[in-house]
Amino acid sequence: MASSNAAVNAAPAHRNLSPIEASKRRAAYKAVEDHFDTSYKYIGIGSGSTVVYVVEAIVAKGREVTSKMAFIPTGDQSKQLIIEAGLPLGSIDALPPVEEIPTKMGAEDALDVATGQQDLGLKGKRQSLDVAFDGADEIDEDLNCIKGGGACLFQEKLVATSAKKFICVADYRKLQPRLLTSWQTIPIEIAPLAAPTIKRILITLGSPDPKIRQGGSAKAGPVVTDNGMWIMDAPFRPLLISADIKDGVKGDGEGGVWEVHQLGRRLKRIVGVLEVGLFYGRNGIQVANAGEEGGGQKPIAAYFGMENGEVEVRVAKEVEGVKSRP
Ligand SMILES: O=C[C@H](O)[C@H](O)[C@H](O)COP(=O)(O)O
Repeated sequence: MASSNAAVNAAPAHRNLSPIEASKRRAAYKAVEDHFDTSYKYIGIGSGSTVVYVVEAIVAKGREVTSKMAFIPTGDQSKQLIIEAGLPLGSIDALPPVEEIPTKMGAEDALDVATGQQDLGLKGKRQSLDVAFDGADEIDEDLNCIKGGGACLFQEKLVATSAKKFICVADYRKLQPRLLTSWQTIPIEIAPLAAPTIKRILITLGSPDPKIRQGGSAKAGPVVTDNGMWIMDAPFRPLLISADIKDGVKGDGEGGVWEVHQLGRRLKRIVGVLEVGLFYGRNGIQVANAGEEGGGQKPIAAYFGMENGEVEVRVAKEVEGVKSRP
């Protein structure tokens, strides 16, 4: 179980926001207060409507602080957000290697027999963001997340898995005991050519009616992601967490009942799936090999703006008591 506590409102007063928007903003300011350090160099900025307030809170720290940093976007929306806020823009594929990590590769260019991966010259160094802030569509009590409601998920997972600390910010509607309680579908970013095959496979896995997301009045035809892909929204029954796996409950899809990790891994194996909008992997203060796991990493902490004006902070049980600031 994640722990929780209420925090005081860290955000300065703001004009005319709806209660939901005001709750997102309070959570964003509190998350930035707790997890943005002036010594940081690389900051990941996620996508969606909540992250707008994260950027606002960061800008409020002042140009003398932010001008020495680089802000790494998770897609076109967050790129625009960073530029319009006057923050220095970085790119996830242009970070200098900064940190030594243990490598399994014995020799340069060696093929690792166990993983089948080849050392492409990183030589044990890893690019690393100090922190990444992002929103979420739903977060369960283990801090597993559904993301991709705004059609950003591949780049979000890439940025999250490159961060020492991944922090989620949301309003109270996103806090649920299990994923797919209130939010109805898992967004999956797919290659358009594979759409019919993927849809058939999803149905066999227990998703009754997966649909290609349409642009609606904003765009005729499917939504095209920042990576030129489509989004398949797949409904499933509410997802079990690890603690539910006992007494004959396997969560392996039998009867359409899935546990988060098992479903995430199964979906990622489908040819044509670029990324799955389930963030479930391990979490912690730097997950050295987070990118090697399909689930990426779940947040070390999630901040929820509550209806009563407070901010509820849920901390991953794996990092409870661990000092999360440098
Ligand atoms: O694709 C979008 C992202 O995963 C968003 O972070 C997520 O949908 C939450 O967005 P919002 O903050 O607008 O609820």
